Amino acid sequence: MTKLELLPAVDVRDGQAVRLVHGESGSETSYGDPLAAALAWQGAGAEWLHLVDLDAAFGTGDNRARIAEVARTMDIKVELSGGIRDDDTLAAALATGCTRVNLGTAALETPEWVAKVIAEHGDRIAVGLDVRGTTLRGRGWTRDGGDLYETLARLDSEGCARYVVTDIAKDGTLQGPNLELLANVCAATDRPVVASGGVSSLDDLRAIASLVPQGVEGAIVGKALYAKAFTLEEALEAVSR
Ligand SMILES: O=C(O)c1ccccc1N[C@@H]1O[C@H](COP(=O)(O)O)[C@@H](O)[C@H]1O
Repeated sequence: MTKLELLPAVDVRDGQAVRLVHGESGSETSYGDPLAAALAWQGAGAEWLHLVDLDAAFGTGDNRARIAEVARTMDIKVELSGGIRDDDTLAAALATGCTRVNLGTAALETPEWVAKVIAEHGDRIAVGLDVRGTTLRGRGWTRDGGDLYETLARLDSEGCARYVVTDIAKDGTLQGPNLELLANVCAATDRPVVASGGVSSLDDLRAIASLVPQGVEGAIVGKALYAKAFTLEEALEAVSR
């Protein structure tokens, strides 16, 4: 059976690696230098890094130079997100050598542009479906952006290669993933899904891994790693079979 990919997260705000609760600005816990965090996950055996520019996502500036430095330094695959909303920000993100980018707000606000870049860049483009219930949220998760399943159908028809699905109510809470949401999204699309939000234990990772046959490809792990609920080595071992 295909194993679940794990993507340890490094979210950068004001130059620091941070974790938020429910994605709320102001709820940051700081974990220091983002490059040190990324190198630690790489050293522990990660095959992927999920790298987010939170200031760019919130519209409070950006960490573009720092993010580019991290992305360029990694030997592993990098999924890059936050504030990638137009040709310039997309070109800068892709120029870091990241494996793929994850578009959020743009998929809600500028669908024609997203359709164009999906056509141009194929599987280097993923779309982040950040949801409360079944309502999508953009601009740092502060604004409603339409219905999850209508948007998913549109993006599917445009050839979107993969989705990163975040339950905002779970994100940063260590309360367990929303398995029902993940199963429902997998039932609605034949594209791979990366799960995000709520992972708190190795059992949570095993539960997400049980959805691999339905289309879940990977899981983003943030707070649980920083809070040392388990090590990345233990997590990789837990999903290796
Ligand atoms: O990851 C977070 O905790 C987060 C919190 C609040 C807003 C965004 C967050 N992360 C990711 O940012 C991109 C969306 O950025 P944009 O809308 O394209 O500018 C997306 O991957 C979110 O999951």
